[in-house]
Amino acid sequence: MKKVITMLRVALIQSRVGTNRKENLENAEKLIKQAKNSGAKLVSLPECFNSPYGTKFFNQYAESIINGPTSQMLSRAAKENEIFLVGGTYPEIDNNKYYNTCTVWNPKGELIATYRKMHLFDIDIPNGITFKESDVLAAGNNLSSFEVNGIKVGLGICYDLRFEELAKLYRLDDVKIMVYPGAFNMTTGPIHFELLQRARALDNQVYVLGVSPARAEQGYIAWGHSQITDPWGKVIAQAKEGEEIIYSDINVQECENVRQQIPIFSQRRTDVYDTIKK
Ligand SMILES: NC(=O)CC(=O)C(=O)O
Repeated sequence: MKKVITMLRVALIQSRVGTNRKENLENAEKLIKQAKNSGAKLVSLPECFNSPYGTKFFNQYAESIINGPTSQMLSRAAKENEIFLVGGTYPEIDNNKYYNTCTVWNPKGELIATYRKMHLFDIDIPNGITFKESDVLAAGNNLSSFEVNGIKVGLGICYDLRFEELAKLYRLDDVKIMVYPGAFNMTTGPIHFELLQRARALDNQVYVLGVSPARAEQGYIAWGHSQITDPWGKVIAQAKEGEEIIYSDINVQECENVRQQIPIFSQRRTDVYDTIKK
């Protein structure tokens, strides 16, 4: 029988991101080491941690996953620090298409999962924010998960957090931890970032890790406030807006406890939902 260790120290790195890729990578590598020295076994970087976030930057900074400079750094950092590393996201080029992609590396430095943002961030809020990732990016069409000590971890990216269907598919696949690298902004961040993470955690009875870049002074201004939420929907760690690492010792047994005590998944009325719709 597979042995599941239920306790896991996680670290979310809210790194500062500028226009210089080399500096972004060096900074991320330094922070990963810091997270490891604080005992973290599962470490995540934020969305677009190696480049500014914006449609005019995606093709300029895009890299292949195979042997690109960002992949090389992530593989080395995972191996040297003997951690599971969720490499935030970076713009990927593959077959002349661009994606917003998350890669995951095991303690041997091997690539064990990739996930391409499924729901592209296309919104238009007058006097707030207009953004259209689909001008440049193609969407991914697959779920992606991996295991840390027998614990299943699922991946989503930023805008994906808004889509309950995606998180539910992971829950139905027995995921216990969802990781969302995500750069929410100064319009939607304050009102939605915490709430959406708590909602996904509560309705799927999973831990939710939301990892933002630190707030920049110009360009796309990320909200920050990276967060760890438990399967009761309670926020157990939250960053402010600057560069910071947040930690938590999570116990995935808590997912089982909530699932047993409030068994909403076995109580779903899937027998009537479809007929009511018709
Ligand atoms: N940047 C995103 O993908 C999502 C976001 O900022 C939002 O949903 O709001």
